Amino acid sequence: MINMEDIMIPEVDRGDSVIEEMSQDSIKSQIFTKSQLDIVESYPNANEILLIKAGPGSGKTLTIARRILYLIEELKISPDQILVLSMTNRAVEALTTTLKSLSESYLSERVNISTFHSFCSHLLEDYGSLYDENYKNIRLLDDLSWRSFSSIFTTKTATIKGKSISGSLTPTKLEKVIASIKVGKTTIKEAASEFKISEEYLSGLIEYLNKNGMKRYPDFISDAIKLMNKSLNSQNLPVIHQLANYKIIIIDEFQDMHYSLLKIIQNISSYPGLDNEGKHITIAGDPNQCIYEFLGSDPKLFDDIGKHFPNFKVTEKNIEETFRLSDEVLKVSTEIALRPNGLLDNYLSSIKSVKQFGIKPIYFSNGSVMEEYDFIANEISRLILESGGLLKLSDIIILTRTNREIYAISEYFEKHYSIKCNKFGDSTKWVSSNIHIFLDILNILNFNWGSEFCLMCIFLVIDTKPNARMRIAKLFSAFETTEISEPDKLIDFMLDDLSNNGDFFSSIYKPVEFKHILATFKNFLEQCRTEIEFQKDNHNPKSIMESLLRITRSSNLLEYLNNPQDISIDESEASISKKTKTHRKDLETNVIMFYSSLTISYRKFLEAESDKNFIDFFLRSYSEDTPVIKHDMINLSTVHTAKGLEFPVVFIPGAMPRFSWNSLYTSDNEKPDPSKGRLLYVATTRTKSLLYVGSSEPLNNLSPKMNELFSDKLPSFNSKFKGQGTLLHTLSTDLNRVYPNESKLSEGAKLYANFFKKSTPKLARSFSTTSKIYAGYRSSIQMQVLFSRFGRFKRL
Ligand SMILES: Nc1ncnc2c1ncn2[C@@H]1O[C@H](COP(=O)(O)OP(=O)(O)OP(=O)(O)O)[C@@H](O)[C@H]1O
Repeated sequence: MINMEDIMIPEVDRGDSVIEEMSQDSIKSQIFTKSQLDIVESYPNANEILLIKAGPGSGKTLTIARRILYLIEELKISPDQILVLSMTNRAVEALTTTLKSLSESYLSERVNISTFHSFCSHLLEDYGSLYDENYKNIRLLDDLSWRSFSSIFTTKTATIKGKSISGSLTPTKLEKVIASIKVGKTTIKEAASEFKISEEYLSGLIEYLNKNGMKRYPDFISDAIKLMNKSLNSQNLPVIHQLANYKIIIIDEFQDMHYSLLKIIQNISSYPGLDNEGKHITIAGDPNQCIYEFLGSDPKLFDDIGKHFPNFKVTEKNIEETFRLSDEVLKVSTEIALRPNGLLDNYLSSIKSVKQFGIKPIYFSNGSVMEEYDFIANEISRLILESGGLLKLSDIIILTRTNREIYAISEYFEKHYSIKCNKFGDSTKWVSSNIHIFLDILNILNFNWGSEFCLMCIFLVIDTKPNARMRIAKLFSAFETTEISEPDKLIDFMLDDLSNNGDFFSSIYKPVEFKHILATFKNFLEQCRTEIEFQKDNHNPKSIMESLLRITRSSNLLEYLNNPQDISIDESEASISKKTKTHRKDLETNVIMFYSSLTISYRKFLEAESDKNFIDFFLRSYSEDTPVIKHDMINLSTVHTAKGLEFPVVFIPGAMPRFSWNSLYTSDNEKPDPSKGRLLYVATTRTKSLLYVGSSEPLNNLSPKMNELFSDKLPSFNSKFKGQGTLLHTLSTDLNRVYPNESKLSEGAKLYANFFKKSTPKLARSFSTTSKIYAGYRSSIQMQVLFSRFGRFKRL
């Protein structure tokens, strides 16, 4: 029995938002430079694009936030007339936080600051049903749901509208086919004949997706464009007041824009205004930070902007300072990453660092990847100990080219050095793990449209006998004939059928052969019904974890979560044990991340004062996590994921031949490589103070220019000299932190001297004091115990 009184959630370390952490430095008191103010106060003329091209760390976010306030407070433009769009949740969060810190007025909170995707999905939710009745209930099908959807609907036995599938389609192919039909690239007839599937089947599938509002990410954009086009081209349809009302459109991170999103801006800017005056567009970005070419971004868009908005006059302005980069880091970024690749545009040639002192970037070379990892781990330990605690683990980031490198480094660091690693991008990894069934269950509890599909996914897990997919496909066809009109009737209908040996289940699951499975379906559904009642009065992360535990325990789902699914009959004991251990470690991480997503979402839910219920809010926003920093961990990220962030200390490894940057360091002899140049530029420009770049080639083999820009000597913390320009002084100024006292400095220096300098790397690795500093909490805990940590359940 669970004693409810006993339930108490321990505080889970959710970490700090990277953005909040960086915006703390009393934003309000910052003095804007002349070039920033020129942009802030530039009059928002109708039919004009203000194009802000500005370098890294120039304060684009701060300048845009200040401009929004200027428009509202000085020019008295109503906040509802301003729309701010950006590409990522992180940029939206950064802008919202900065705006909040700058303004005391509640007015700025009324400005719509959104990602393109969220803007489109809200537009469809608010106005879609005026144009198309299927737009009442829309929800995102993430990758795993799509795979389940495809696996159920592309079995040979799947029938839709009485037509079965005869061709073979993979999930990716099916998605492509449906997407091209939706955007009008091909017709249902053509696609059906190309892939040898019945036309009725294909149209039934599309109808099913539409009826249940099940959308893939690109659907939000293409459907919103269609909606706007319909509204723009028809006199008889209702006006989208929200679009008519906007006078000013501000776009941040424009370098990541791709053409379908450009269409959104074109449609909003040409949507007739209430006063029939044209609209103003402000665009900001750094063309050289365009690193998403593989997703369709194009650095040329900045220069071609006039072509895409022929009725607009384009005025370009630049910010002439960088606040983040020292002159030394700026030089490396422009001279090594950009100039040799023909990328040093005008907007960067006048940029200057506002910093008085900087530290020359460090070039380190190692013969092997392991040596490089040892070097970085030792240097991190040195920085923390010798700086007397001025630098913290979370000040450090290692930037890689791939996620695989992140895992290799974190495994090595945790195993050999007990250095805990905060891997960016990990926070939503649970979505593609077996924890995904939590989302299915929540959809069922929330009676979302299409929740019968989630039930099918759960039944597919419960039914462990061979040919389960075939039975589920049949169940779906049977469901189609039941004509249940509302999702909330579904559970009662199924329970009724199971209790009375009705046709619905027994025609597919022979009552004797599938007795156990049918009983488990029933237990599961009954528990869902109980939890629906429980959730009516208890919507919070803790109550949700409680419900999920009870539901998974009521069936074999708990077993499914606890055990690896890839064990074959002839597998050895040792291999099973190894797989189980890894599985449980991943499970622990995933459950913690899931709970963390729930709590972050709950905080946003309370802030948003939404009239929706929390489960609904969470199901719409769970994929929007932004990275957080944890104080006892260093950060690991790909260059792509770290875009827009800044860190005091940046390491860019380079010893691995496949991912080396050598061709840029020796670029005198190489062909230009703009894409790689831009990637290195984004990486180096995340640096607030100390930049380390790695390579397999020693510095003295390279050009005089490389030798002039880099140092291969490690910067020294010499506590005897405290003057300006020393490492400690520069760090404490850059980080706005108190200078460490003498005793801390000498204690740290002693620790490092005794245990690192004199010891072999092996000894250093087992150094117990360092282990304490980096102490990590390690245990391999089963699901049941994990749940109990979140809800203090008494074990059964
Ligand atoms: N006028 C100012 N005075 C002092 N600091 C400033 C000023 N403007 C910006 N900053 C600081 O400069 C840093 C970089 O700002 P921000 O992150 O907005 O740059 P960005 O242009 O968006 O950079 P990137 O394009 O590289 O992401 C921030 O720490 C910000 O607080």
